[in-house]
Amino acid sequence: ADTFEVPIVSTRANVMVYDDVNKKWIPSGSTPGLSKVQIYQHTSNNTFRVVGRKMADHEVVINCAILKGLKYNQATPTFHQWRDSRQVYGLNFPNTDESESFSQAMFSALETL
Ligand SMILES: CC[C@@H]1C=C[C@H]2CCN(C(=O)[C@@H]3CC[C@H]4C=C[C@]5(CCCN5C(=O)[C@H](Cc5ccccc5Cl)NC(C)=O)C(=O)N43)[C@@H]2C(=O)N1CC(=O)O
Repeated sequence: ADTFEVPIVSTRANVMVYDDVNKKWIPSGSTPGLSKVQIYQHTSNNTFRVVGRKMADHEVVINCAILKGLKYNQATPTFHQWRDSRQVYGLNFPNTDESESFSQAMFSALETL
């Protein structure tokens, strides 16, 4: 993140992507595991993105723009998902505290876009 990006939420989740060929969720990045997932707000142009880094080795496992009109689907209380032009992302949260704080920040970002 550059100096103009501020995190508006920081939670933990297992970051998944949907493998359309095999019709199954796979961990994003090289190994499964918990990541620190943040939403960064770029203060100069009011854009937002989701950035996730593995707790263990800081591998970036998600880095995607939050675009106006994004449909954030809370499929279960602890599994939330959304699509971009390339893939479908899933966040598997360890508990509802984390999932609720993330989705609150996501919805407020979407409101300001
Ligand atoms: C990590 C394991 C995971 C945990 C939790 C459950 C929750 C349900 N679930 C799913 O994968 C559900 C079941 C049906 C399947 C069919 C298709 C999928 C997969 C691809 C996206 N999708 C959409 O339904 C999207 C959603 C969407 C709506 C609106 C806006 C955005 C989006 Cl992304 N609908 C469109 C129209 O895109 C899908 O989520 N699916 C998860 C699941 O079973 N498991 C267990 C496992 O996999 O073993």
